[in-house]
Amino acid sequence: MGYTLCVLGCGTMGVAIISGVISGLQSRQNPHAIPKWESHTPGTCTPTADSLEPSLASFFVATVTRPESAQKLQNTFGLLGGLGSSVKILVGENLAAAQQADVVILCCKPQQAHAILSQDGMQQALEGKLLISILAGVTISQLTRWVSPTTKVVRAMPNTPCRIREGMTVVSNLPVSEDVELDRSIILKIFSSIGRCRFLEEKHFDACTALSGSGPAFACIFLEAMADGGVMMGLPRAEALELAAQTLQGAARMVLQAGAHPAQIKDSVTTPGGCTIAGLLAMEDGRVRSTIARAIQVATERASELGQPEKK
Ligand SMILES: NC(=O)C1=CN([C@@H]2O[C@H](COP(=O)(O)OP(=O)(O)OC[C@H]3O[C@@H](n4cnc5c(N)ncnc54)[C@H](OP(=O)(O)O)[C@@H]3O)[C@@H](O)[C@H]2O)C=CC1
Ligand SMILES: O=C(O)[C@@H]1CCC=N1
Repeated sequence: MGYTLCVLGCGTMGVAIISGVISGLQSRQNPHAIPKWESHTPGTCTPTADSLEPSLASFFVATVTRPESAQKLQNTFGLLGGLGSSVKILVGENLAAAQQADVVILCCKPQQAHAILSQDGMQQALEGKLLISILAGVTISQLTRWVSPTTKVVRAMPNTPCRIREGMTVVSNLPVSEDVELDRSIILKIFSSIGRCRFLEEKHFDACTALSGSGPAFACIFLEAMADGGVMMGLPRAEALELAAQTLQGAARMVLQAGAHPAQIKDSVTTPGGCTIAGLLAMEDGRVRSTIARAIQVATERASELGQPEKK
């Protein structure tokens, strides 16, 4: 058995992470080998005869504030079967959840972090534990001020495709501790099991938040617009969406898997005097590149404000 992973504030991203991690685990293990809660000692990462992988999560705890959110989580995780049905969902019990956990992922809104971490007993509950914050704009320096000096604070910026294990997560450099190798392994096992994962210095986090964190929303605007164009020209909506999505996926995979440069792909599609160059010029007339790049710029600027107190 591995460790207990707790998500404080299990909304869209908490669900994406837990669902992705559980799907990854279930694809590598016998689905009947579900660890039993009763046989686990909270706060320990001790491997047992079942598995020599202390860096893999075996138990999951998720917190929310509303009973209706808990019901939704129950249904969502239940659909995963196996380990999904054993996720413990706690309503308004962040402290109990943190006490039971070995590793805590903070997934609440940026503005809620201080109140959650300052709750009576929370500092003690997190002592010596790995705290991974996915909050936009909340810095390591802020987080470390709110927890015990023994808590190992790391930032991660995942995105919604983690839910289908096609995510992109950027992780900040790990704090120095005697467990740094285990912590690195735990983080890599979580985020590599749900997509790509890379380490980057914290100074890049607002840009990563905008580019890959918010990116699925920007990509979907482009995807929808392509499909709309197809519909305008008479394609049925469902087929237009399929063509647009698979085309974007194919182009992205040529960059990621085949190492092609986007300009090279564009040039290879563009037959002289053909229809692609006609479409490209229309896009350039609409300043599509600077519009998209500026969107990343303003989203980065906004991300940097999210951890700050609201202006009156
Ligand atoms: N959405 C995204 O694509 C990404 C988001 N992020 C970051 O992830 C974080 C969460 O975003 P997202 O998942 O979209 O937000 P959601 O609003 O979907 O989720 C927030 C969750 O927190 C719960 N919650 C609220 N207050 C508390 C509390 N006091 N204690 C415990 N749980 C609480 C809510 O439950 P209830 O409703 O029951 O109160 C809800 O389930 C943000 O900080 C964001 O910056 C990072 C990367 C991508
Ligand atoms: O919109 C937001 O603030 C969050 C952070 C990145 C994606 N969603």
